[in-house]
Amino acid sequence: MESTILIDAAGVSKIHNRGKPDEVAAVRDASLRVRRGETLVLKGPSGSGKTSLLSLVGCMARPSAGRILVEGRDVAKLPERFLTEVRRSTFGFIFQQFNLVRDLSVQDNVLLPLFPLDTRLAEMRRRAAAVLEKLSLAGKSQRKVRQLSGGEQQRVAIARALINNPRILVADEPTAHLDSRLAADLLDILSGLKAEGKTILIATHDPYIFEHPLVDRSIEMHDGRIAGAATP
Ligand SMILES: Nc1ncnc2c1ncn2[C@@H]1O[C@H](COP(=O)(O)OP(=O)(O)OP(=O)(O)O)[C@@H](O)[C@H]1O
Repeated sequence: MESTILIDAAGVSKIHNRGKPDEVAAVRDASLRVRRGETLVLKGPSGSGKTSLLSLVGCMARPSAGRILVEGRDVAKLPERFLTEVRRSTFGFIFQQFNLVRDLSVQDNVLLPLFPLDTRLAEMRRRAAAVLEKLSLAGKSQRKVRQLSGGEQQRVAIARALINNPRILVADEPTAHLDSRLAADLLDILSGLKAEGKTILIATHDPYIFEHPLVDRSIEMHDGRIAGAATP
């Protein structure tokens, strides 16, 4: 049977600048399990380690200590090439500033995470067309991102996160730069993706997200540590 635990992190720490005067323990002895299909929120004050923990479980960074299983595979010590492969095939990332390339077209922005995958251009364009259709951007694929409204840019950022058909979506402060209408739109889109079976991890300060019915579980971080139990 397929395991219901997608991510199983145990005793994870991330120390920056170890042994130097500016040493920082961004994450301390954190243990966390994420179930397939759930939406989990990491909350806590600025600097409490939310982004750092998301980066570790999202295979964007490596822990200084501890074990991180992603779909049963220990990623903490994987060589860079394999870590990149797990990241690309498993995760989609939505960043607070969208991180789009403003002078590239919508289609090219959405395709960026596929490079340098060994995928044919025609297949890549077919996939881009499908995600743009899904996010009501089909008519905008050749527009430059800088010509789009904030809401459209947000949807391009989500389309880009979906291009690899990831099983897990990671969103870091996704409503930080959105007005309340766009924040509501974003959560509607995330709710639709959850209904399709995506697992969603969100780091946020935004009480609007904490209280949204999309969220199954919240975990609080303080000073790099997870407060309370973080296992389902
Ligand atoms: N690359 C780095 N080098 C040194 N220190 C870092 C690095 N990345 C993060 N830190 C430090 O680790 C701590 C946790 O930062 P992190 O960004 O994970 O917190 P956060 O809870 O996401 O904060 P925010 O809500 O402000 O985004 C902070 O003290 C931060 O300054």
